[in-house]
Amino acid sequence: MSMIAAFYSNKSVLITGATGFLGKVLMEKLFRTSPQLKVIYILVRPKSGQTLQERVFQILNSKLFEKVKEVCPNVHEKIRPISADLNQRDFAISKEDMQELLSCTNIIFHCAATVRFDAHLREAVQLNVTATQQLLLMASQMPKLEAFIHISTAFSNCNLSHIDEVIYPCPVEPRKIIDSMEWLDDSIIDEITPKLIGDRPNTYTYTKALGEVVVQQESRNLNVAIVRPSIVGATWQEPFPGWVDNLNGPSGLIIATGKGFLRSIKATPMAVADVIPVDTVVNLTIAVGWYTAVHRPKSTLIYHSTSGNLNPCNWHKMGLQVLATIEKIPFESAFRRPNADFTTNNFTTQYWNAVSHRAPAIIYDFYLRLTGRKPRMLKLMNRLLRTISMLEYFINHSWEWSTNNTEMLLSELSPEDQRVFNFDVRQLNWLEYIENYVLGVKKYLLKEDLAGIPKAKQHLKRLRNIHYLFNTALFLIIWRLLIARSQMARNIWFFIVSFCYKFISYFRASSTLKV
Ligand SMILES: CCCCCCCCCCCCCCCC(=O)SCCNC(=O)CCNC(=O)[C@H](O)C(C)(C)COP(=O)(O)OP(=O)(O)OC[C@H]1O[C@@H](n2cnc3c(N)ncnc32)[C@H](O)[C@@H]1OP(=O)(O)O
Ligand SMILES: NC(=O)C1=CN([C@@H]2O[C@H](COP(=O)(O)OP(=O)(O)OC[C@H]3O[C@@H](n4cnc5c(N)ncnc54)[C@H](OP(=O)(O)O)[C@@H]3O)[C@@H](O)[C@H]2O)C=CC1
Repeated sequence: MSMIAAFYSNKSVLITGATGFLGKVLMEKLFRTSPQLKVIYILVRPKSGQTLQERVFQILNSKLFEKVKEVCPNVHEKIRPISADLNQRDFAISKEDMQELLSCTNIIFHCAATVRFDAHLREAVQLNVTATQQLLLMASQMPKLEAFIHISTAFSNCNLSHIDEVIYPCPVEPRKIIDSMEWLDDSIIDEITPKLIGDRPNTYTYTKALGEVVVQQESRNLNVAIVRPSIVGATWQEPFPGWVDNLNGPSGLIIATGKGFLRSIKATPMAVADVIPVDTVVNLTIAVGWYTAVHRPKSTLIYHSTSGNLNPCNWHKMGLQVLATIEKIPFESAFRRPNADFTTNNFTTQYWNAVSHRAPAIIYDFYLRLTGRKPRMLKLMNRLLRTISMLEYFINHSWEWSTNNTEMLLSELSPEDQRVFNFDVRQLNWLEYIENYVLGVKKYLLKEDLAGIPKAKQHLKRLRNIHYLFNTALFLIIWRLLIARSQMARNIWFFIVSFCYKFISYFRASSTLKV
């Protein structure tokens, strides 16, 4: 019997960010392994015209939750959506709901965050710092609370190259930042943002680091732990391989590559691609919840959920495997034939962006105009290149993360728990994982049917022929122009033609002699 699964039976769990990528997988695993769990409270806001109930209904009816319904048929009764907006004071939770949360919650998993790299500092501070502070305050009023697990990111200290499982101090106190966001206007915030974030690449990593300091300073007597995942990717094993439902991290780039939009990228081929499957992160998080509640470590423990130091894979290997998989199971209606070249300096990057990305987009837009349609490809391409410029930092640096606490926790688990809540990334086979990831992107993100693969392959063949035809035509046009304008080009041309003629004549003569 799994000790961890037994621990969560009859517990009331509170999850923030349960409608997000990680939150959904966390909820699924908790219900599947501990069907006796009492209730999971989820803080949800109405979104895109959907009520809370509609959002929960949609999650429960997704493919991700199919297995859960077999082991926990009354799962819908055990999810209790609470209307909340983490940007509002007291999260805009009603008095009755707040009372219930305060009196019943046993474990909190705080996953909600803005993960956008371009979020305005005020917005990022509000969600990643102030909301964390408010949630800790709420937690301190929960008499039955056994553990508070905060999800941060392994990149919160990405300005360092070696990162230990400790909280690093921030030059400016989080409380001062929170206060200043209340009275500074946007233009001043914009001005001071680069100075505040310093050598971090964006407001996301900066505010996640502030969030950790807040957890450390404001946890009072709570049992608190922090989990720091690196780049969270599709599921490795559970509930089935390759599940993914958003474009963050590598998923968006896999689509862009598979559809032939993105054909080269500025990346350091040998830099470590520190991707970690979402189910590995979730297994560790659930185990951390159990360990923190049962063993009550004296200080706040940080757990790195990373792959680089135990089972490294680099971007070159990842790119090759993505391409190899796409060749076997191509995506439908590709714009161009997929390719994944890595450029290493700004000049070649700009060159290939112009030649391989913008020029085909302009030509395609011209074709759309000619056929009476609205041009859209250049706009799309510029957005993609902007997205890539924001991710570039993470594909051109390598980090070393120590994983002592994570390894200690693994050794504390019973063999059964090590199996049920496996977070030993050393067992991951990258080639198999990437193949399932690409397949998952095709099935669950693009919603493409595998029956369409022969047609997609046919389409790629057509694109290859167009590519050859286009290149030949371009070569001939350029050559014709050169010959018309330059004596040297004409001389070279005559030299090549006479050389070919002599070559053919020689072969003809020698074959006649043999006969
Ligand atoms: C050969 C293969 C090599 C693989 C190579 C992988 C390298 C992969 C490195 C990742 C490194 C992360 C390492 C940090 C890990 C954490 O700790 S953070 C968690 C991850 N967070 C993220 O990835 C967030 C990144 N995304 C963003 O910040 C915002 O989407 C952006 C990039 C600022 C774009 O903002 P925006 O212009 O307002 O656009 P948004 O509305 O979000 O989306 C615009 C369009 O771009 C698309 N899009 C959004 N995100 C992406 C994306 N990542 N890719 C492509 N398209 C995207 C959307 O679908 C949308 O298209 P339409 O629906 O309009 O057609
Ligand atoms: N994905 C990754 O690569 C990595 C993620 N992480 C961390 O993991 C955690 C989860 O990330 P992930 O699941 O990928 O992110 P998602 O963007 O998929 O999910 C974010 C969640 O936060 C919720 N949320 C955002 N704003 C509010 C708000 N104002 N009120 C209530 N809820 C809100 C979202 O709700 P809604 O659905 O309503 O928008 C959503 O449920 C984050 O803390 C992130 O920093 C760390 C490393 C890497």
